[in-house]
Amino acid sequence: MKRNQVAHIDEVVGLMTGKVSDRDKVIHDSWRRCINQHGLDPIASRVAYILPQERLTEHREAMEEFLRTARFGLETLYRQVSCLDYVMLLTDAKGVTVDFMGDPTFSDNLRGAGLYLGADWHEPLAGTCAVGTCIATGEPLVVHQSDHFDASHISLTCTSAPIFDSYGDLAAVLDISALHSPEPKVSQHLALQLVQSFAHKIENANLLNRFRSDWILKLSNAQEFADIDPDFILAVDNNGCIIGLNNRTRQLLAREATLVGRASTRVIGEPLSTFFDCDVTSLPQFARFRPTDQRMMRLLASGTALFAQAMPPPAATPARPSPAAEVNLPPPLREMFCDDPIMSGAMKRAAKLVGTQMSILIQGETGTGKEHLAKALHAASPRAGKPFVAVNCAALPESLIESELFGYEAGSFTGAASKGKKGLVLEADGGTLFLDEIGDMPLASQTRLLRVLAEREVTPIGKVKPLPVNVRVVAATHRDLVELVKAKSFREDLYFRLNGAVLTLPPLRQRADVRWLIGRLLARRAKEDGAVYRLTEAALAALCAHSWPGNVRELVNCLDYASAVCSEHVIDVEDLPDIILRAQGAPRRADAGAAESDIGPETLKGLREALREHHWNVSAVARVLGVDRSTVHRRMRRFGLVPPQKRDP
Ligand SMILES: Nc1ncnc2c1ncn2[C@@H]1O[C@H](COP(=O)(O)OP(=O)(O)OP(=O)(O)O)[C@@H](O)[C@H]1O
Repeated sequence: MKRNQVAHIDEVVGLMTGKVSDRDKVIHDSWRRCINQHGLDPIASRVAYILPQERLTEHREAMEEFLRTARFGLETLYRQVSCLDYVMLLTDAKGVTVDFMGDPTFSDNLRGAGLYLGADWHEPLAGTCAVGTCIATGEPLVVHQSDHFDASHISLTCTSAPIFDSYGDLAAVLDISALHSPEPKVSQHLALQLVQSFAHKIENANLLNRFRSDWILKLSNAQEFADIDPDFILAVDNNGCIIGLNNRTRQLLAREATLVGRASTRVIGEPLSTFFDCDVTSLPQFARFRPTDQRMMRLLASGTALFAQAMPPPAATPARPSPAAEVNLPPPLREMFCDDPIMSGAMKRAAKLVGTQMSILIQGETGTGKEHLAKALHAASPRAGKPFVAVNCAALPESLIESELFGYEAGSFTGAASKGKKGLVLEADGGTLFLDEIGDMPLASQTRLLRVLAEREVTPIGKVKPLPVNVRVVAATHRDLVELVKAKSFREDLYFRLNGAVLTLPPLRQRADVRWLIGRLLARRAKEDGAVYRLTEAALAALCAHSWPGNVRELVNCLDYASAVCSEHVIDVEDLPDIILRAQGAPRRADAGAAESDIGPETLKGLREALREHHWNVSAVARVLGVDRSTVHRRMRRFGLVPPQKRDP
């Protein structure tokens, strides 16, 4: 080990014993995190970790659209810095280098130093470094030479800035790095400005690309720059609600919200008029053909004046062919989405996996359609004619999960059924086993599951000889498995086995095909009810502006409710559930809910199911629901449920 590396380790260790050296606070904070939270040892230096090709491909595919949009900015930045021997890296939000430009003559040196495609720079693995610490703090920074935690990186200088997506979540990190640099850290000051400026440009390009069919509002502090280099950009829907924004705007509006003491700093989904002295109807006044001095709007809380340029959505253009139609996806996957780039990327990857034996992990917030996708994968696979067995690991009591999954021999434990049980793994033989909420599976069952996956055999409780089994496991979770692995409640080896093929479903608020999905779900509802429903423009706009925290499931419930309470099969704003109306500040129909305040989607669902099951026999339904016949009649009228024989032909 070189002398400067030994001195560096002394300094890091010294900090932990209270010796504070002359470094930026962000660096000291990160060093402490490395030791206290990530459990890194300053003495043990690690070589840079480069992901294997297949894993890298997955990380790249997940950002396909973003990479395409960013490419021009990345090339321009690299052209500007390559003569100074910098390389350019773009990592995803997990710190994996998904794009890289550097001088190929030095490939070996760069690769050895981790300045390479596929290098994983997240802080828990690589220690203090520009990318990892930028991800940890969300702030741009320079990590210069011995600022690095790991003694093997102290010859590098690295400068990173975060790039946020249009909803304020971290999307990527832009970095320029060099193997050699002058000693003073201040030598990297301009590098920091440059990287921040390009990160901002890429963020804006991504926002404009994503919301090319909506109102775009550009704002600048300076009149002269309003049309050239706006500081703030927002996407606004036809209802005047904010549906996308760049990071500077998010910070600005969060400050405004704080000024007026609003409990939430949430911006997405809020009407423009919450923050500005204008709304969607006044946006045409800010069109570019008007002189800039007449295009001023004010922030309501601070009174700050900003110069605006509003670009309307493009006039109706002929419908673009759906990307789903362009690519050759199996029908069950093609039907998952319409014209959404994130879903398109995920379904293309899914299509590559359907014919393989690989286990698949589906991630996504609750209600995003993980089980729906698992069924689609099964239907698209050669296993389609065989069983699809779904198990909710969170719903099964821990004491039962092993016996339910793996089965048992007769009399193998107290309470076991006399005939024994086959177990769900064997039930799924030849087909697909869907393990929902896999993060909740107890550790002992994880070990058995791992054997099933590795050895393709299962040993029911009480049996000695394992039985061969051929199942494809599709697991789903809305939890962060990496965190569970760290907390030792999820086996790392099982995680790696599942993590080979990950499909991530986006939250509904990030999908560009919400309108399409509304139409599709309403058509499904109509088919079941034997009716034709129509949505008014206002109701459609209210649905499109909602942020859908419960994702597709919430949308399904909302449409079930609306289709039941609407009159004449026309769904208007007032037929939407309260929660959506409250979010929009819309009035509620005076009589709705007056008769029975407890009526909600669950009541409706129960009523609808009971009617179907009892062939619309009101007396039987009243009996099973424990209410009198007049209540059933009143609720049927209220929900517009008409027996099939009384419906219009
Ligand atoms: N692409 C789609 N087309 C039609 N319906 C969908 C689609 N995606 C999801 N759904 C519907 O949305 C509801 C929720 O989907 P699903 O149960 O698959 O979500 P999930 O992510 O597995 O939820 P959880 O995390 O709570 O288990 C279901 O009624 C499902 O039929």
